[in-house]
Amino acid sequence: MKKRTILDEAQITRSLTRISHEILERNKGTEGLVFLGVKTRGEFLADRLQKKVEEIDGVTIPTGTLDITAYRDDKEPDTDALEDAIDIDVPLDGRHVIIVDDVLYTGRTIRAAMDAILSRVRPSKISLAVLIDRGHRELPIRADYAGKNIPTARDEKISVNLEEYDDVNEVVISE
Ligand SMILES: O=P(O)(O)OC[C@H]1O[C@H](OP(=O)(O)OP(=O)(O)O)[C@H](O)[C@@H]1O
Ligand SMILES: O=c1cc[nH]c(=O)[nH]1
Repeated sequence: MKKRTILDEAQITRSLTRISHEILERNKGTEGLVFLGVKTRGEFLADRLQKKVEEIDGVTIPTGTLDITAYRDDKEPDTDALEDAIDIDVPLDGRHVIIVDDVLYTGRTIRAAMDAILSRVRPSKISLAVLIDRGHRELPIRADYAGKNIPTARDEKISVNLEEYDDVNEVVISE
């Protein structure tokens, strides 16, 4: 299997810094914003964005997690898992929720994430921030904030490795 590094640690950091600036610019600050990181690695990216925005603007955006396992379209939903899908300690009604994930591919994960959110709360807006957009969408979903667009073949795989979970910061494509 051939592997190639697409982003190294410094490039991941720069991408997240740029996304943080874009979020602040487009939303004219942080009012009403909430980050929800899709488990597993979206959680750590959301935490990193929260810290970056804090460094830039001095404001801590409420940040939580989203476990979409129970909302996947290839599984029978399990009631407890549906209940526990969102973990955040502020109400989401009327807020602008920014979903954060590592890779956007078919869009099915994000469809499930929106389903999990909208089945229980009514945010004023939902946006999407991803580190990598690799194309091949199967649903009408796009990223509002993307670290890098990478044209890929369907049989390639993008692996986002983050220190918090994988002990290394890198994005690798394997074919
Ligand atoms: O747009 P999609 O086609 O839904 O693909 C994107 C999703 O795929 C990956 O998760 P995966 O299901 O591989 O689980 P993981 O997060 O545990 O790696 C990735 O973390 C995204 O959440
Ligand atoms: O290449 C891919 C496709 C979906 N999700 C990933 O994390 N990588």
